[in-house]
Amino acid sequence: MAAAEPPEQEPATPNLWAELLRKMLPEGAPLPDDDQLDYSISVNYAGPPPFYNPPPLNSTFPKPKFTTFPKYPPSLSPRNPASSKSASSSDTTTTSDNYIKLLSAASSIASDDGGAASDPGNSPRSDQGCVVCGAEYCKKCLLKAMGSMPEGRKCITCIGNPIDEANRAKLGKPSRLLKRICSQLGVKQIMEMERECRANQVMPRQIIVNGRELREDELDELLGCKLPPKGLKPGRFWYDEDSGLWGKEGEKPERIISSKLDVGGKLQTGASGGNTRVYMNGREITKLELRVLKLAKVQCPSGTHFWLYEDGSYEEEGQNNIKGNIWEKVSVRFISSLFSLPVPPPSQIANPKKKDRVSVIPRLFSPDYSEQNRVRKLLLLGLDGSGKSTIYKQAKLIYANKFSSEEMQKIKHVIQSNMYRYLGTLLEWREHIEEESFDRSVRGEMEFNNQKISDFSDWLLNLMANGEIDIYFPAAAREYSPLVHGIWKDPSIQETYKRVKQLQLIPDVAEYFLNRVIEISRNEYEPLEEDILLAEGTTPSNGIACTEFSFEYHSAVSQIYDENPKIQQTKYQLIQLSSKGQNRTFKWLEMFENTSAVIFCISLIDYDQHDKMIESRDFFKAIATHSCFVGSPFLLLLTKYDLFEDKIEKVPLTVCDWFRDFKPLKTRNHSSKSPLAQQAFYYIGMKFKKMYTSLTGKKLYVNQIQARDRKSVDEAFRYIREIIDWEEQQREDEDIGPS
Ligand SMILES: Nc1nc2c(ncn2[C@@H]2O[C@H](COP(=O)(O)OP(=O)(O)OP(=O)(O)O)[C@@H](O)[C@H]2O)c(=O)[nH]1
Ligand SMILES: [Mg+2]
Repeated sequence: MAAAEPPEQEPATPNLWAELLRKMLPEGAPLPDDDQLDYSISVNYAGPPPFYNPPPLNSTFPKPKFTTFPKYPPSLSPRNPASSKSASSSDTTTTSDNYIKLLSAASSIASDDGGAASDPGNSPRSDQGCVVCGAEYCKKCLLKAMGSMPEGRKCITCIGNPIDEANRAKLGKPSRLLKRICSQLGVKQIMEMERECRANQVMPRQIIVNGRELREDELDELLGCKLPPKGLKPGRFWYDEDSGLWGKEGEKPERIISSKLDVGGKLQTGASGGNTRVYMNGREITKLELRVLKLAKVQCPSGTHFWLYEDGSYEEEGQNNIKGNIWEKVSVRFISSLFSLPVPPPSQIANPKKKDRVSVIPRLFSPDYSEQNRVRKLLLLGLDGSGKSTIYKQAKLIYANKFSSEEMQKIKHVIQSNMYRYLGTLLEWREHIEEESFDRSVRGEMEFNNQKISDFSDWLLNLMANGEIDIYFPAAAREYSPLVHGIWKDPSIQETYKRVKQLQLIPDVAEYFLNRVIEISRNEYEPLEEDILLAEGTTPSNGIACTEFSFEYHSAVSQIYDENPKIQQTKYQLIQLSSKGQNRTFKWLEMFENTSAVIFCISLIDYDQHDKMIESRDFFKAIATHSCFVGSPFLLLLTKYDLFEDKIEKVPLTVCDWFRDFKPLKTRNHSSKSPLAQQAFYYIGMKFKKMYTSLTGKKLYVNQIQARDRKSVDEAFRYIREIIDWEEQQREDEDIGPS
């Protein structure tokens, strides 16, 4: 029955795309075969102006002329100062334009391969088949075979029969073919019937709750209650009727459903596979739950048995005395949501306290109760100094609600204290150089010529030696700021700064802040965005920072796959883990199982510090192979590309032992772009990709970034989003089955 129409002929332009592709790849990179297309390493796009103009947002997206998508998502071209300089002023190509260019380049590749690829509407794909027997139809015979589809996509002869369980994930998700033959309203109705008709629901015996198969009336009760387990699939579950907690057998709680339902057997102690010796309503809770309870300061030493009720109140067994309410605390709700533990809807929480503020969490957070699963978690990791905080702050400045006044107050304090710390470091080094130097002229350079400054310096050094600097500063800053300014401008300190900066004993931002010491010391000082970005030490001391945002969306992938891109409302949680004390990082990791993406930062300029590069590599390896991230896409962000471009011209990459076989190609032309840095970036990226694939069998995505540059960070996040969409789409396609 299934028949494909002959594909539409595409004018053959085989060399054009090859040429285009070559321009996008770094010098010397081999041109991939059609079936090997791999855009998972992001390179700078320096090709011709777009040959494809994306339509305005609200017009319909033209149908792509290919069925086979390239296997991997195209990279966005990260910003590179050289390339943006070389772009003419009329060239307003944005990242997403580039992205669409790449897509459409990919599409021409796909349609060039001997006509194998054809119009998506014409070729039979299993997502256009019957959900019962799998028979596939083309656009001409679909309506004949399926009629008005009262139970969704089923052959007329299959109507009334239960669906093939392998197709459950695609129920209610329209195929592209259906959208082409039916009106929007028609598609909506068919999908509603497919999702909701009786014949397509799971059968009672397929649902096992607390060790017992459900009966028909129990399944009705379960699905008909106020808070049912949405999207219920066949399987084994546990259910705690007192608290409403629900989960897969042997796993942590997954959601909270209505309590007091009379379904399934009795809750077993080992239902969720916990081994904590702490019991909640008779179930031994999991490690993750215990950790959340501890973070929430609920006392539960080993051996505790307690009861938790649906409204969140709890008491110890046999004591008849409510000890508190776990859901009432914003911090518990926040932490639970962060670790993918369920949170009840607000209506269920007994008198939530309005004034409950979170101290460890930077921003008051109210999880989206109805759509908990829509939150994508991005985990940001890397060694100290790899650029994590800067990327985190950028994301917060670009997408989130900036910083609250409370946070600003803290940042202001941090900036002012930092300034005095920098000054202290300089004073110590000045003294040191003066004392250690045999060279009389150097000693002369290092002397203070102003007695007042010299006295003040002695006093400051004394305070520092006694650890008392925080007692006086920044409170005393206003009074002393002219003196500090004088010290900073003193030739001896300027000379010291030059020397210690070279040795990387003081960060380059010291200068940025010290130059403005009078302004920054003021009471009225309000940190500028730039100040926040450059300030060190703004991450909370508990090692974890989290911000939530969503960003306006124009994704090529979702546009092609779904004309109403639902992903637009997706929320993102960016979670930064400090690497200070890697042991602690690993302890945290367990709580972020299967995040939507892992973002690992490595500073490109560390290549001349062999040990540091190796330390980064080993940390990367440990994270990459961590059991928690088996299912998560992994992105390597190579940071500080701007500094790398300068450095690579002075220090060869081969000084790092691991990179000693790097052989840059001589470039043909001396254009303004920096081919050496690009080649080196590409080489390093490939090195990590090979290692990652050999360790995990998965693909590593690589991108370069300049964290201090807003646009570069924005592009990196857009790339991450495309990766997640892409991988999700691939998983969905795999669920649906091979085409
Ligand atoms: N020029 C340049 N500087 C960068 C870039 N990324 C980070 N930096 C600077 O490098 C320093 C370290 O960056 P952070 O963001 O604090 O690094 P981190 O990974 O958070 O490190 P810790 O705070 O020590 O854990 C800061 O001074 C940043 O401003 C970049 O892409 N280009
Ligand atoms: Mg930091």
